[in-house]
Amino acid sequence: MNKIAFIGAGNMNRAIIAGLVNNDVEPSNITVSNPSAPKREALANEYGINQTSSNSQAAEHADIVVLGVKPHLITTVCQEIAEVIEIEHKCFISVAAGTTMTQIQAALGENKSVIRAMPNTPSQLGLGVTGAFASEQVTDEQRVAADRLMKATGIVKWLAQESDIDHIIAVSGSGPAYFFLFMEAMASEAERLGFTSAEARTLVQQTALGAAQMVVENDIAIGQLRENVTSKGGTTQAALNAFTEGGLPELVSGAMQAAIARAKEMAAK
Ligand SMILES: NC(=O)C1=CN([C@@H]2O[C@H](COP(=O)(O)OP(=O)(O)OC[C@H]3O[C@@H](n4cnc5c(N)ncnc54)[C@H](OP(=O)(O)O)[C@@H]3O)[C@@H](O)[C@H]2O)C=CC1
Ligand SMILES: O=C(O)[C@@H]1CCC=N1
Repeated sequence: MNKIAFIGAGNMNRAIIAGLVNNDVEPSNITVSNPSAPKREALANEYGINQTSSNSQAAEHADIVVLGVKPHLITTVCQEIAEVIEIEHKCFISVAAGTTMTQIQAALGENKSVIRAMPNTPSQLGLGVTGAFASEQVTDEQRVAADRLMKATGIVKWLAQESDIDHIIAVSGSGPAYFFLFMEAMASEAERLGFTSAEARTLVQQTALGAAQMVVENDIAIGQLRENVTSKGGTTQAALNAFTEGGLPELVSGAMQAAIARAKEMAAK
């Protein structure tokens, strides 16, 4: 069984750890590091994993090191680990947006095995999407181990080129937030219509869940499912017309392009 170190006890690493433990990965094989205690201790207590304030200590006995700090800290953390311990045979998985393979490998030292992965927070439920791009130094064995790790949190899409990571960010990495924003807007309006906050949430979450499940279970175009709700000249048609006139499709496209542009901008810093 591989030993896995998680550097950073924040939202994304928490989601992956939850996905792994809930999918029967042995907690004693997982260590989380974070210099400050509160989130690290909460995570360790909740999932029964090991914890330390030292990144290099966490990485020392790990086969796979998941780098889950903010993008601007990734290279600092890599340098810190590479200076203190032997990393020759370890596989590093960076989940950071906007930190390139070149930047990560330069920080770790030459010819190190690095995978850039772009997961999303539904990983905590085993419903995640992870895009992954491997450096040429990643061995078949490391790739299989990383694939197994990521698959414990949902589906995995291996990418042929690094630039596709930015595209995965725009679709599934940031994607959950788009749906949350939409659900927030619907719930707010439901409250204005007189439903309590709890009622509004229940109505919206069940509608979103039902719609997503219908997409999963029906092998027909999403547009067809939309049309099946839309009676000619009816209420849905009126609502959809308002979305189209408000430019929703263009807005979604522009928002996803903005995510890609931001990832490139972060990488250029
Ligand atoms: N959130 C998401 O949906 C997704 C995030 N990502 C990527 O995941 C990474 C983390 O994002 P996210 O989890 O949201 O961020 P968070 O801020 O929630 O987590 C970052 C964690 O890193 C800790 N940290 C800070 N400095 C260090 C250090 N020197 N060594 C170890 N840990 C440290 C922070 O601790 P403290 O708060 O105590 O300072 C915090 O717990 C980012 O690079 C992001 O691009 C990728 C896909 C999706
Ligand atoms: O917002 C971000 O930059 C990160 C990457 C994808 C989701 N969260």
